[in-house]
Amino acid sequence: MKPNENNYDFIVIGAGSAGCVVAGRLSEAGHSVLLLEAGGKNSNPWIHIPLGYAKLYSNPSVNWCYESEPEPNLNGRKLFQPRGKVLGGSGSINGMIYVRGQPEDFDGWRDLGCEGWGFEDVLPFFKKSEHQERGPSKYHATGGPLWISDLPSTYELGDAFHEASHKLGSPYNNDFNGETQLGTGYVQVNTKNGRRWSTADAYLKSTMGRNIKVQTGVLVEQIVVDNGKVCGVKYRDKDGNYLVSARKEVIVSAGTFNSPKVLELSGIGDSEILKEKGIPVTHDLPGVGKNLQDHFGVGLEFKSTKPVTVNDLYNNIFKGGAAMMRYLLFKSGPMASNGNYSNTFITTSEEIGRPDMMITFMSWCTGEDLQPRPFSGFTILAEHIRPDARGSVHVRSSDPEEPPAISFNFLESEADKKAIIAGLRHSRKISQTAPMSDFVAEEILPGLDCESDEEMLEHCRQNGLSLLHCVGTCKMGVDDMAVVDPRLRVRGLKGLRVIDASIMPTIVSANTNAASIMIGEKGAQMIIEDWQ
Ligand SMILES: Cc1cc2nc3c(=O)[nH]c(=O)nc-3n(C[C@H](O)[C@H](O)[C@H](O)COP(=O)(O)OP(=O)(O)OC[C@H]3O[C@@H](n4cnc5c(N)ncnc54)[C@H](O)[C@@H]3O)c2cc1C
Repeated sequence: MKPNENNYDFIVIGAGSAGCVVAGRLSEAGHSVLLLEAGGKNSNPWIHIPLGYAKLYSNPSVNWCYESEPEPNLNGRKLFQPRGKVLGGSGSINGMIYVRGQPEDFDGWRDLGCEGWGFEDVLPFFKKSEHQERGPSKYHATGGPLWISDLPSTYELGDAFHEASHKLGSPYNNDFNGETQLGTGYVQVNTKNGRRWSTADAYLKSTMGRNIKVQTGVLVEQIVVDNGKVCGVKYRDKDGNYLVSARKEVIVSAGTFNSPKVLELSGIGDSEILKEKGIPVTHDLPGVGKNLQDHFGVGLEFKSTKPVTVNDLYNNIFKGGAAMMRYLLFKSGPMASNGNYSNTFITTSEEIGRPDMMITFMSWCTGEDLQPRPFSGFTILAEHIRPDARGSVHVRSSDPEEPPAISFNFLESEADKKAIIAGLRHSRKISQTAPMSDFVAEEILPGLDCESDEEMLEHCRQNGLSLLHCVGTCKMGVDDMAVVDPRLRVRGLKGLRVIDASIMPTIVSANTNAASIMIGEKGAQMIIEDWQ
């Protein structure tokens, strides 16, 4: 083990959506920061072209490419789990959709005892990060490092989806982060001038990144604890093993799968599980790796009457080439969009009282590997955004190279089954309502003979997906299962925080990147206050 002779105030583990924010803000406040990232630099050109994210979905050069354990209620299927392993983390390989969540989500955190995390408390941190292309308003701000842009153009299938949804009762909504999330409309995305704008772009490249030493290609193996105080980390790169110390704190921002993994490898976790894996217990913290939550989704796939889908760009070299040329010359056209144009947020049952289903229009239909099918096609995806399902992430052994064991337990509760069936039925209704129906040549999956609740459920078991919005495995709270307190300090240890998607006690009713970035902003602010 070689000592890394340099000394830093803070060490941040993981340069993902949240980690880059934390490192950037700490450095801006004058602290020296070492940012350790297992992946490489974000130089793959597909990272920067919005539609290119399909090329990253299962690309191990930028992606951890995990998979879940067999899911008991999904016919024993293992669910593929991409996660960014590159500067910018999952925010460098994601769909770029920017939706924050509903005020009730954050008020719910506050009501669980997380003081300072209600909607009115977190809104300033969403705004602090934001540069809203449309200009400032009650819910939006300009001047922040993170660009939030409209898609460069509307799209005839997207328009048709909105109109059909509207006929079925959804109000038009041009801002899912405004007064209400309910309704139908285009999404906004994290792009700047037609290029992806991850937190690595937003927070590391500006003057904010001046005091940060970024090291890529280093796998953090353990946090070093001395007498209840965290003093450094052990990591390895291709040349060897190192020990580096932090003068002030270590911050774990390795994401929902790897933050609990790094804690467990360090002997911080449920002592029973650690003993079983042969890891000496440093600090018994039973909640580590529990409480995994994600959105559950399942699509209806259609053959399109018009060859204007992403499948056509992929299957026709001339169309694909023309789209790429248009993108390179003008930063517009389908390559400048993420292909997931539109959302309709609905409430599947009156008692629920606020949207619990996000129905997404996707301008492609593919297998689970994201390879487009060989014809014009699109997908309408029903996504249950507040499922009851709770899973876990734990180390399999003391070997840092071994992927963690991930279980979701989707479709366990009757409420989850009821909601997803309602979401599928509404998605089908949209497809059968003009003008969306004008574009439907055929529902190919599951097909119109899939009708009864039981048949719909079987479609879910056979084709249902984790929507890659995993959170909750180092949950914030004040109960015995909380891993961090509301200031994101690991309970019972000094000098250690977790700041990333894993701290969400309950999942937000939206894609999770915006909330992860807000957590980075708020977490950094709390550290700065605590070291004033
Ligand atoms: C394919 C995909 C599509 C998605 N689409 C959207 C979307 O359109 N909109 C949206 O809002 N959300 C989306 N999400 C979810 C969103 O991107 C995540 O919620 C968010 O990025 C989580 O941020 P994080 O900081 O918690 O983790 P991450 O961004 O995953 O960052 C963790 C970082 O830590 C590094 N790391 C892990 N372990 C170690 C270690 N031991 N040593 C050193 N470094 C380590 C990782 O390599 C990674 O860079 C998507 C996710 C995926 C995977």
